Amino acid sequence: MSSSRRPAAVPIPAVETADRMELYRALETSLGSSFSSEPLAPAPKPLIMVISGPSGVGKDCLIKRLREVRENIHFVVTATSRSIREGEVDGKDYFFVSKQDFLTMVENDELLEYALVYGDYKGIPKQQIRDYMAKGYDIVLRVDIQGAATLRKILGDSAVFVFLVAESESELVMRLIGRKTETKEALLVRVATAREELRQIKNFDYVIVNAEGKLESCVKTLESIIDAEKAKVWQKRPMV
Ligand SMILES: Nc1ncnc2c1ncn2[C@@H]1O[C@H](COP(=O)(O)OP(=O)(O)OP(=O)(O)O)[C@@H](O)[C@H]1O
Repeated sequence: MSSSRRPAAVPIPAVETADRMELYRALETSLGSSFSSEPLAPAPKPLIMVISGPSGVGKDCLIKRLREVRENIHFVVTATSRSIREGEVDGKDYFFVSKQDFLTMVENDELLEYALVYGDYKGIPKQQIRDYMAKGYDIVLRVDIQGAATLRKILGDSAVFVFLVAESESELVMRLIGRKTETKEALLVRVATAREELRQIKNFDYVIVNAEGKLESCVKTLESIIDAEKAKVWQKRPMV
């Protein structure tokens, strides 16, 4: 700073001997204004994370674990017309609704996106996202590849798109078989579809490998992505 712009010349005590506060005040006086305690970094904005990947890759497991280890995450509960599986809880895993009720939600424009997946409707309720973003929560959406493509069109690069993969095709098939939730016909469709879906990886921002027995490392990578995205200087605000 040139001496002409410097306010009143005040003596600044010697660094070696001065009291900390005395030095602080002298610097303030020399600069002509008090030091602010306001945060220097802009407040991070709520994030929308879209988690996708082939059926059986571990999306549900990853999101469940993320919610256990991280606060201020809201997992958007998807509405679906499929029937409830053993162990699932209505309103927690999905909102299980009739086909008729689902179509009424579509008519009322209550869904951010929806699709017919393996014969059942699945859709994302908008109001839930708005409510939780207003409270400062980061939003996690779990969609299939088709849903992710639609969301990319709607949200552009204002959301973060993460593709979850198994370490190999063979591992993915073993995992799906191990889950014992699919009929053999459904298994065949899901495995064939997974091959096609892998080609869509290029439309995503990040890819995470969920290797056998390595869910924890997968969660850590996802957390690092969230931290990095929230530390961006220019973070886009998604409009829902
Ligand atoms: N890292 C892992 N190692 C071993 N098994 C895993 C791992 N991650 C998930 N699994 C198992 O793989 C199976 C599929 O996981 P999950 O149901 O989370 O997949 P998904 O991607 O949500 O599937 P869908 O899209 O069909 O609902 C489950 O039985 C789960 O316990």
